[in-house]
Amino acid sequence: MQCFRTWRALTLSSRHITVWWSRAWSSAAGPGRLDLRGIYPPIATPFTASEDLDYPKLEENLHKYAQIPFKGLVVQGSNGEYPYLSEEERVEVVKTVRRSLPTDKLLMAGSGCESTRATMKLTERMAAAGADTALVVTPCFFKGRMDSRALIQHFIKVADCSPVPVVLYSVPANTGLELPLDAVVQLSQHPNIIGLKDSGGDITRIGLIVHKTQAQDFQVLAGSAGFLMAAYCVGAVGGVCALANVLGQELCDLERLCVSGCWKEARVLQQRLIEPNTAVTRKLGVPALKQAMEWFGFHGGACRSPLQPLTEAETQQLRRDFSSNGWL
Ligand SMILES: O=C(O)C(=O)C[C@H](O)C(=O)O
Repeated sequence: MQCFRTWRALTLSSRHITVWWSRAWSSAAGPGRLDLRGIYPPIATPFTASEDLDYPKLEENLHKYAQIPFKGLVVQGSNGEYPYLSEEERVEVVKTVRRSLPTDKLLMAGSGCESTRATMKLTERMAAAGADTALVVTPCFFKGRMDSRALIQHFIKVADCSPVPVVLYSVPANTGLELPLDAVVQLSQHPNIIGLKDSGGDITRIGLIVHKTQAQDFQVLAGSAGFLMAAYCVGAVGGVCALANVLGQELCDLERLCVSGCWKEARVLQQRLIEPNTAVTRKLGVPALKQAMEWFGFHGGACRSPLQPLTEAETQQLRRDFSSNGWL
């Protein structure tokens, strides 16, 4: 803990200090906590035909996202294809996003690696590159040994040394493991762990986490658009949703309806978002998200190999999932 405090005092740049403190206070987040409330797209990473990073296309997407009332952007969530980027690329993408992101928007950077040591190092680099907060996914390669004991010590070590607040990331569809409830509750007591992005979609679990972490002002984000309204109902404060890469304004509208208690309208909108969301996540994954981005005027393009483009039949299915809900 001492390490975290000293680190923060010594390493926060003046930009961090000004922006961090100006965003820090809020009734929901509690004093001194970065306020996470709102919607974030976990932005996709555009590649050229030869699978190099395509920075001009990334910047064009960022300019379009600047028109949408997002709370901020997640850089290198699952849909950023972070496991396929080198460490240098991961840091460079965060620097690029930071340069074009308005200072009142949060930059949440994925810094999770398989080892604790590598995660600590990358988290420090992400903070130096301009991240406001680090999103740390559960390590999973040795998932048989990733019990609460291992995961708690992993996240505590990372949070102790992170210059920026840490958000836990549980995404069982990709990692094959869920961050256990008891681990989340214990970790919520760490002063530098401010929230959780839960992509599992189990609403009873999300509600229970909110309930059991109330004393810590711990902020829970829905990790997918299909259960965003339900998550708001049980106390989540926002969402990190792949679908926001495509229907960003609509997800911000849903947030506004939920926050203002317009549940009937929220339900109508939520229902129309479920099928397209499933299509770009569990059903067809990142290649579908990138295809849908093309239809909606963003640069998606191809994924990095071994991810393959959609087949013709999958593309048609994806189109139906958007058009049958009135989006295309
Ligand atoms: O890409 C991410 O990171 C996400 O959180 C996306 C999420 O898995 C979703 O289902 O929207």
